[in-house]
Parts: sequence; structure tokens; C-alpha cells
Amino acid sequence: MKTFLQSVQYALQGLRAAFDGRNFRIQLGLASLVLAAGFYFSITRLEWCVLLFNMALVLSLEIVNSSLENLVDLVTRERHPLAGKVKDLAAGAVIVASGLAIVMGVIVFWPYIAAGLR
Ligand SMILES: Nc1ncnc2c1ncn2[C@@H]1O[C@H](COP(=O)(O)OP(=O)(O)OP(=O)(O)O)[C@@H](O)[C@H]1O
Repeated sequence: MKTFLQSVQYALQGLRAAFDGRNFRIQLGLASLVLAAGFYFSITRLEWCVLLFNMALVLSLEIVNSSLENLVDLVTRERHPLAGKVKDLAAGAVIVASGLAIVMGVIVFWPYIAAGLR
């Protein structure tokens, strides 16, 4: 019987596979910059929660996006409008979450940056 620990092991395998994705690595790099900025400005606990939630949302959706890309490629290597649509919809979800993360990032960091400019 498959144990919970085995399931966790498979999930970590999936996480390792996500690192092969260029976009995932770029998003991870950007998230690291945001983390560094958070430490630099000593943001509040609530602000950390907002930023970490957004990072998790973007990275998770990128993993789902990659997963769907792989699934589509497994189902068909031929050009098909529906295959393209599935990939575009998944990529659209990443764009929505990334846009939200950028807006939230500006809302969190702008007061610190503005104070520094004064
Ligand atoms: N089988 C297909 N049929 C029709 N259109 C496709 C198909 N595969 C990909 N496309 C179109 O090409 C776009 C790019 O597809 P691709 O698989 O290269 O994804 P990508 O976003 O470039 O992935 P990556 O994250 O690896 O850079 C898709 O978003 C879709 O519009």
C-alpha cells in the first residue's frame, strides 16, 4: 500500500522536475530578490504573509502550467487548436497570478521606497 511518505516523495520528485523549467527558475530568481528586499526593508509579519502567499501562488501555478504542457505533449504532438488553447489557458493563469504579485509587491514596498526617497 502506498504510504503518505511515498506520496510526499513523488511530490518532491515533481518539484525537482519543475526546476528543469526555465520559467520556473526565472520566477524563483525573482522571488529570491523579493525575499532579499523584504529582509532589507524589515517588512511586517502581515507583509511577509502577503508576499509569501503570492510567491507560492505564482510558483504553484507555474508547476501546474508545466504539468499541463507535458500532458498536452503526451496526448498529441500534432498541432490542434484545443491543444494550443489548453496551454494558453494554463499560461494565462500564471500571468494573472504574476500580475497580482507585482501589484501586491508595489503596495508592500512602495511606502518603504518612498520613505527612503524623502
Ligand atoms: N500541439 C499544439 N497545437 C497547437 N498549438 C500549440 C501546440 N503546442 C503548443 N502550441 C502553441 O504554442 C505555444 C507555446 O507552446 P510550448 O509548448 O512551446 O509552450 P511554452 O509556453 O513555450 O513552454 P515553455 O514553458 O517550455 O517555454 C502554446 O502556448 C500554444 O499557443
